[in-house]
Amino acid sequence: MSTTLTNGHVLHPDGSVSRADVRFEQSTGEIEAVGQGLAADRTLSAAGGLVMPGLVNAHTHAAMTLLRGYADDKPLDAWLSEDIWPAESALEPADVRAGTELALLEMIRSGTTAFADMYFHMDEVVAAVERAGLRARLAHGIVTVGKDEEAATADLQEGIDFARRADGEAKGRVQTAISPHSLTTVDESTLREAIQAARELGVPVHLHANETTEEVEPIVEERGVRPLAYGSELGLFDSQDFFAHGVHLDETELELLADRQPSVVHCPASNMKLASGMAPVEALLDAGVPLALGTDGAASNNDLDMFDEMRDAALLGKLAADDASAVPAEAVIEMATAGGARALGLPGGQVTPGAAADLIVVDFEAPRMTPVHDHVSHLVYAAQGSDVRHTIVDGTVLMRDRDVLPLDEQAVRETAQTRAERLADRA
Ligand SMILES: CSC[C@H]1O[C@@H](n2cnc3c(O)ncnc32)[C@H](O)[C@@H]1O
Ligand SMILES: [Zn+2]
Repeated sequence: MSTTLTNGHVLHPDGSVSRADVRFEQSTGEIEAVGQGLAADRTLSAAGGLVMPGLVNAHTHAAMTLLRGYADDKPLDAWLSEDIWPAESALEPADVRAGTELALLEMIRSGTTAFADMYFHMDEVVAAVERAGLRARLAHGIVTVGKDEEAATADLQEGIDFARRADGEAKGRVQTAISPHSLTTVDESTLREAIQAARELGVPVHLHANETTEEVEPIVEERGVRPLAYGSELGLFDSQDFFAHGVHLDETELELLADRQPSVVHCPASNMKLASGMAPVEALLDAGVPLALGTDGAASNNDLDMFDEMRDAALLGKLAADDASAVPAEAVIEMATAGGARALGLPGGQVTPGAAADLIVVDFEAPRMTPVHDHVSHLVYAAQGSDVRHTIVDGTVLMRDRDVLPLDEQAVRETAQTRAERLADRA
């Protein structure tokens, strides 16, 4: 079945905006045409709106929606060790299913069409993605710190087994990765084995790196090299790899990233909330390092709205560079769309014939969005997730006129509330 998004404006791959229709086909999952007066089996109105690529949340822990507001106002290490890790040790598979469905509901509502996740009980995440219809790059998060050798080996094996068994699930919308949590929470020999497994399976490595000074300094002290040099010696940071944060980077690391071309996933809200620091986004852009954008988990953000994240990225980027012209709106939209698709190695990110029909229609009719001098400016500086009218993934409409079709919104919210309360009681 073909569908035309009619009477709207379109954000083109070169960043320009013009009046045009967009026709896509459900059976192929592709955009067929962008132009005037396109006939199709059915129409969806984009009048008063902008058709743009779906947003890509390139780093999150979806099921952490259950821990939204559970522990705030602490720095990363204390937050993880005093609150989050104890709660996560009580997680059951059904919690991950409930938290992920809540996350996917929030994503569809706010225009996210693809995401990268590393967490636990990942088969539940696959099942939720299958049902909700998004695209995802998924991995079991490997941690060895605090574990004996047998438990560490088992965790690595689960990471590898999951990457093998889930790749291609949900009609190819799910692809996998290998995810050692970070360079300090996974020991060296496990890191080496994890990276080797990723290369053999042909999947990317997705990890956290250079998030806080507390994480960087021990590596420099113990090994005499910067964290990214250490990771690079182990075989990390190929161009298909991606890592979250990159807040604390020195000149040598900027050069390494420019040379090796992994994607850096900027998570500005999480970095501000945990007071981790300000990533040098303008310097990364100037160096030609591939950039994407992520929310991180809902417990450190505290929402999964990529419009919020775009605004935060632009504002924090200017503050970090002490330059109002730094990290302009066009660059941020690129990070949240094509840059995210590139980081995840998934289709999408462009409104052009032959590209994946992963599309959203953003309303420009709210008082907050009036008048319209510049659509691109509004997307970054004025829009919110609630402005999204339609969400389409792989040619299938997941939200029509703000009605989320694959999920029962009330049931998802009620289950998440119940599971979150029980989890907090057990923790
Ligand atoms: C091993 S699964 C992922 C693991 O990461 C934790 N996490 C959530 N947010 C952050 C962050 O900002 N830095 C590092 N680790 C984070 C999450 O709670 C899981 O335990
Ligand atoms: Zn994270």
